[in-house]
Amino acid sequence: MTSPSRVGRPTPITAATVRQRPTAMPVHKYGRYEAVDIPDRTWPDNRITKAPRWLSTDLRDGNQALIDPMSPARKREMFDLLVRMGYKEIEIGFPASGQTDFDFVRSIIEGDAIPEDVTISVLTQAREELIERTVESLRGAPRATVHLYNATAPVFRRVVFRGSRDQVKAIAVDGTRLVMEYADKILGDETVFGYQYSPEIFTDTELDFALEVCEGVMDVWQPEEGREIILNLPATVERSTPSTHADRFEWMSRHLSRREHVCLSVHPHNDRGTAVAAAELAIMAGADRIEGCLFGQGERTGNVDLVTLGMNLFSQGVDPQIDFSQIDEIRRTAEYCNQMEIHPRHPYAGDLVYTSFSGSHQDAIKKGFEAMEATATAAGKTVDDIEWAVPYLPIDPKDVGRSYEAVIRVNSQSGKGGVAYVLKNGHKLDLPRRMQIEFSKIIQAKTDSEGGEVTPAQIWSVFQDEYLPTSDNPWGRIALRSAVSSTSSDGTDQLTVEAVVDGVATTLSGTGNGPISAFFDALAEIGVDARLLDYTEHTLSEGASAQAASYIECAIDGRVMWGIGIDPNTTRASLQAVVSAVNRAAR
Ligand SMILES: CC(=O)SCCNC(=O)CCNC(=O)[C@H](O)C(C)(C)COP(=O)(O)OP(=O)(O)OC[C@H]1O[C@@H](n2cnc3c(N)ncnc32)[C@H](O)[C@@H]1OP(=O)(O)O
Ligand SMILES: CC(C)C(=O)C(=O)O
Repeated sequence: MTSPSRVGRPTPITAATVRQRPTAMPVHKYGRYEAVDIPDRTWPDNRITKAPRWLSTDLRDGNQALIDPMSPARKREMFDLLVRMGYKEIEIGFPASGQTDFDFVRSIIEGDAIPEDVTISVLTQAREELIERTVESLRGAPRATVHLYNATAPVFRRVVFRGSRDQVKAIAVDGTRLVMEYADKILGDETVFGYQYSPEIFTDTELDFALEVCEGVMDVWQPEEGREIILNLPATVERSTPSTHADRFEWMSRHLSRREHVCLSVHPHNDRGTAVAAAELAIMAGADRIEGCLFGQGERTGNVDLVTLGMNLFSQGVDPQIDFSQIDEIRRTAEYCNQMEIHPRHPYAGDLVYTSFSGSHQDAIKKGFEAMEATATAAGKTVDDIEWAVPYLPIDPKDVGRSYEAVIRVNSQSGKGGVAYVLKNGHKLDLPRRMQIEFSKIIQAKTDSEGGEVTPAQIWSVFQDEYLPTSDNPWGRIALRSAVSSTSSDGTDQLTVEAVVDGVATTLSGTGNGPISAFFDALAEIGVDARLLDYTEHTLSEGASAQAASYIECAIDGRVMWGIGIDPNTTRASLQAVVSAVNRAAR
């Protein structure tokens, strides 16, 4: 006999039921990333209240990671885009890498393409011949920064430079001196000159050594009032959680001397997929500036994505000081320059990121839009003047140049809210709730049988076919021609209708306490047993020639049916709605 306590009571799932199992993957090959001893860290309490300085390195770190590096035309297109968007610091290449990059720098300078408030920057290794060539490329530039780097992490000291700490520090210090010497010799007073140093692989460099190298570089450059130095601490390879990365920034920011003359810059790569968080937390930890690329282009998994970072600020009410209002144009240009497509789910820019297919999301979005309208109307404002609060949409797609059309797309996962949204958005039809349910079942049957997406045009075509016979598709028992109604002194309505019934011109008349009930009375003449259950109407447009939409729910021969009528005259619209329902019942 079954124990009574188990009847109707399935065994509950517990932690033991879902225990994960060890794998055979070689986890022993990997060590833990070292934590930072900074128990009095302050960054978690900080908030980002203004935009950082931005540097786009699309033309350098982005470009160096492309299968097919940008041609001069593609480089120029990218440069112009970055300028239009509002970037004020743009790393335009590695001029000592070859003639293409060198010539591009020259073309930008000689072509007078650098706006007055934009500073270009160029990268070089700390090797004299490369430094000379790099500075040479900048001759005649109004404002330019030379960016020098050398790796400082233990593996690089041992494997790449095969030198001690002091020797690796000397590469940076001597390189800085050489940059200054060549800048004096080649550029003179003609160029407002800036300097940036990066201890490459900062993420794997001991903090005390990173500090020591940066201090050595500063001793040469001598930052002071009006003479800043940019110290850029790259996550050349992202290795830790964003929180540990932030700890390292707070540590460096606290320990650097001459901090007020240092622009502390963060340059995250996305190896662990957390570059955006790493950049944001580094700003909270004291960084002043972020280097990255549009849409996260760059080495391996990419540099940090400047678009996501900027839009994250925007969506929190902080002006990113970069114009993202035409995100699709930005995207198309980046795709052309990089010859790489942006993923449909890419934050803020992908094709699908403002789209919901699933029913509960669509229902909430539709209600959200309606609530926004209601709130704005109640406050005597427009929806653009009140705080954005639409479920599942972190920002208003309109703010980045998208329309509302793609916000809801219908497939087999969709519900009534989505279908109703499409009709409201495309045709201004605000279907009553029970009619939404009725029509959504018709669409659901189509998606279940055919699969795939049903486009707004297909939804409209199904809707017309179901509820609104057209001259192209004139189905149905009854076609209304004209109707005349009058009201007698006791309030009774008399209605006379000219119609084509089963292909024969027919006059029907009836009485009732309104034109609709008079029409039901008239329909009894041709054997239709109909009763009104619900009725709503609304206008479709403003002005004298406004159309009205009437929705009628009827019980017809024992079945519940909705009908719709659209006409400038509301009485005619409601009679059409009755015809729509009656025809559907007989179809
Ligand atoms: C993390 C980053 O993104 S850093 C930027 C990386 N970007 C690029 O490298 C793109 C452009 N680079 C290039 O086109 C080429 O590397 C060039 C033309 C600049 C130099 O090419 P090459 O002269 O062939 O040298 P290569 O790039 O192989 O560099 C290796 C040598 O430079 C040394 N080196 C590497 N980086 C640095 C540096 N930052 N400072 C000083 N020396 C360096 C290496 O130790 C090695 O020296 P060795 O030959 O004595 O062992
Ligand atoms: C040159 C530096 C800043 C770099 O690109 C990196 O470390 O990723």
